[in-house]
Amino acid sequence: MLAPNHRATIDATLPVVAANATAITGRFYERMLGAHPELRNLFNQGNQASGEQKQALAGAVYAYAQHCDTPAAIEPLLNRIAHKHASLGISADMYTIVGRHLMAAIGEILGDAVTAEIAEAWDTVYWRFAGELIAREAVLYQDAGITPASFLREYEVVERVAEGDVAVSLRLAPTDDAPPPAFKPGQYVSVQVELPEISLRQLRQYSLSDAADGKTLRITVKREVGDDARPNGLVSTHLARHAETGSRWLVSNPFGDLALDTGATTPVVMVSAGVGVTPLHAMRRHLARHQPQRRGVFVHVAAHGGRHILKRELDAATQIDDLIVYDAARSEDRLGSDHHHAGRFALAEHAATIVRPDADYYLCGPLPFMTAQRDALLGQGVAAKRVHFEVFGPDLLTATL
Ligand SMILES: NC(=O)C1=CN([C@@H]2O[C@H](COP(=O)(O)OP(=O)(O)OC[C@H]3O[C@@H](n4cnc5c(N)ncnc54)[C@H](OP(=O)(O)O)[C@@H]3O)[C@@H](O)[C@H]2O)C=CC1
Repeated sequence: MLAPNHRATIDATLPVVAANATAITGRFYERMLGAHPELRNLFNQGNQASGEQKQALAGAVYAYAQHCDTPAAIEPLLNRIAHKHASLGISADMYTIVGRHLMAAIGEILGDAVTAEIAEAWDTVYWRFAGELIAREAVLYQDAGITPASFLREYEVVERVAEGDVAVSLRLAPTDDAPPPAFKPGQYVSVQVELPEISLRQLRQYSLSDAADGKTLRITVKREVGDDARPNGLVSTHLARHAETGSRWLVSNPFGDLALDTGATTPVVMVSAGVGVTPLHAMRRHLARHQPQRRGVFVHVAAHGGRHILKRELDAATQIDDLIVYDAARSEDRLGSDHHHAGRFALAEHAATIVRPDADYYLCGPLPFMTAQRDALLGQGVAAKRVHFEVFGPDLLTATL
């Protein structure tokens, strides 16, 4: 619990900090990356350009300040960030750098309004936030048998398969003789690429798109095409161009807290759109291989067959019912075999197929898609604790709390 005087100061200043949050975190990034240019490698340059990174940090610190005395509310946010940090090799000493520049940025933006008492209360909140993450990240590193200094391992692309017009699947084998780490279906790895065009190294998370086979890990990468708000995906474009069979890449241990409960026997309902299919496909493959009697539903929405990622692996030898939806089907897409429904997907129209007693629901896709499906499931009487989803990319406050 925060001390009563700190709680009172935080509650009194939350509105002004919220009103200035993106200015504060914008200044924070300028200061910190100016003083430590090497840290630019750690931040997604696309998210920096679009401003989402600022929003993410502001959202996380604000949410923590508001809810830190209610562990059940804040736990999912802390776990999600800790897993992502472990996949990036974040070390405890980085929190000192972040804390120093964040407090200085608050002082610069809010000026004389920041009394010694206010500075002390926010410093306390920051260090509690940092301490919670440092502790969780230490456990994740220890469980994985790695340290932040050794979080990447070299893998070779042993198979490359095009997924329709938009994505490529890369099967990766460690170049040392040891097997790859175990993982849970739904987890992701970070892949590091060198980008000489911006003189940076970048790490990006990709969900593992196949169940564990003890020899390889597989990722599926969609080429992210930019628009006015954000540039082309630097890393996905780079991988699409250069990740040929035989090429070698540095890859993190698998992390991520959105994972199938492989010990349960209850039905599993997987609902994805676009490249959001990847973690749910790994779940489906796990069920087919290791729990073939477990029942479930696999719903996937794609624009049409050319955009249907991992389509070739929809085998029928499971207790999983498929519902494939193309919302802009082409003339060559066959209704009944390639897809089962044409037109915009609305979960309520398929409730009889999708909603099952005792099921756990896993959602993955664009944020508006997940929000719509979550609302629809709650509208069908499904309990919120049964609906699992994560926001990939900067954690947006509205999506996590
Ligand atoms: N582990 C994880 O958490 C992962 C998350 N992702 C996330 O998944 C997302 C996938 O994006 P992308 O492949 O570009 O998806 P798209 O934007 O291409 O969407 C896929 C399909 O879903 C449809 N759709 C989108 N929103 C809705 C909605 N509200 N209701 C019904 N249909 C909808 C789209 O139709 P229309 O275009 O008409 O809207 C489109 O046909 C990304 O945001 C990515 O970050 C991806 C991989 C892993």
